Amino acid sequence: MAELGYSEEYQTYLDSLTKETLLKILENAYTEVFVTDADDRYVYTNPACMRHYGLTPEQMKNMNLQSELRPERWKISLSGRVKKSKKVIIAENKYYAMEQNVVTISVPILDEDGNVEMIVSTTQDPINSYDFSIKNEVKTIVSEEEDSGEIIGSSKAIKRCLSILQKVSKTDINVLILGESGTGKSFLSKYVHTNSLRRDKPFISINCSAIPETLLESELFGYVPHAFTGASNKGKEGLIKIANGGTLFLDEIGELSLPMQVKILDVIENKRFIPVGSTTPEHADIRIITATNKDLYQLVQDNKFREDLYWRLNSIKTTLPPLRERPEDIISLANYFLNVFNEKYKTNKYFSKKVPPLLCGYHWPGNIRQLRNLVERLVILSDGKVIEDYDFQRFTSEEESGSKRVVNSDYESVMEEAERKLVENSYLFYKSSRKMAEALNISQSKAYRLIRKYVYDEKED
Ligand SMILES: Nc1ncnc2c1ncn2[C@@H]1O[C@H](COP(=O)(O)OP(=O)(O)OP(=O)(O)O)[C@@H](O)[C@H]1O
Repeated sequence: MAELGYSEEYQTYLDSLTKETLLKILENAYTEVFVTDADDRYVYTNPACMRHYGLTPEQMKNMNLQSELRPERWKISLSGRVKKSKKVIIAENKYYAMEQNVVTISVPILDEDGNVEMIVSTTQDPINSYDFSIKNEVKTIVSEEEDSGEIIGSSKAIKRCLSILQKVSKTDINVLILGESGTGKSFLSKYVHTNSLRRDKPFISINCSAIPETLLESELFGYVPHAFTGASNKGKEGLIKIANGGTLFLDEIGELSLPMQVKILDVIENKRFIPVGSTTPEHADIRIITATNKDLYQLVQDNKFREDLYWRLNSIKTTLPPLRERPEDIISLANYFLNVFNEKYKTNKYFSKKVPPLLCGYHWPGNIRQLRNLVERLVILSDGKVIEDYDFQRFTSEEESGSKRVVNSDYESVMEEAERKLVENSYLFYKSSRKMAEALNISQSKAYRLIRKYVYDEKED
């Protein structure tokens, strides 16, 4: 039990509570309470577990949790993390059979020697299954995509972006984040939010291209009761209202239809919105961050994006460089993801020394997302402890087979280009002709010649 230093009087009161009363409380709690011991064996669950697993507490008690409610069936396996950190972990999670995410809070109970004795996990229902809004109180601390939220990168390019984002985060100015897919636009929009004065309020993210236009309007602005056929008779709160006081991140803003652009402009200029089916405007206190991988100005030229909205969104613009243009960050990101997945899959793999130059030389069309996914696959699928160069080559060529890369068909120039990339990246990584020669299995004099040809000659030009 938590040491709260109760008064004697209150402690006596607690002691007087009967087992029957305590069970009545637990058994009737709407939130799932699920307790396991340090060996992941069943201790207790209340009937709320039926909503989540379709199993009664009795069925759960008779199950082998490790084999039947297996950790890998969860998006994030929490018990190992709690036991290792001995800290409370909050995660947006999903059991494979659930339709939507749930929020689980796992609390370790420590014995007198500081060892984990039990883990008490409470699981809240999918957030949009509630009719009333408790959403502002839920803060996601762990989600699969986020990892620890640590920003990895020391290249000048990423530092420049971070410095801009840091400066604007304390203001309410609109920020537009540009960059290819997977460069970290959503990730950095969260960084702006968590560094802003709005950090204790909700951060709501919506991908404008993923939702049909009619649905997007009711998702963003909400609707009044019976606003349209099939609408709930209670109406629905929109994301703008839910984000009140916080930040709304509109991803793929270039995909917004022209009528929706007018409505978003109204939110920005007049700080108001009108729920679907209503005529009464409501106040919107939100900061808007937008992102796109499209050329927004070109869309303006093509009359597909409103110029007035473009200029409003564009107050501060920053472009995240593609990963291939910041090879300095590739190795630190790869090592970071290697740690993340070693921890997740309880492995202890590492890259052979031939892998880093290959990582740097690859063109990463899917940017950081592709690197993350590739490292995860390498950790799961490579044989043995060491991730070898051929593992990397196999997985990247598997990914590319079928992709439409334009290939220069002139043999000499293709080979020269490949050699140039290999040398540039190896030298950037090893910073010495001796180490580079060793890694590429060539003589040091050959390495030196190649460095002169591709690195120094180019710099001297
Ligand atoms: N600097 C970083 N450090 C660590 N992880 C990062 C960094 N930037 C991005 N990531 C991770 O890379 C992945 C892709 O990032 P994100 O989803 O933000 O890209 P995006 O540019 O928004 O992509 P899209 O345009 O396709 O939506 C995520 O898993 C994110 O956590």
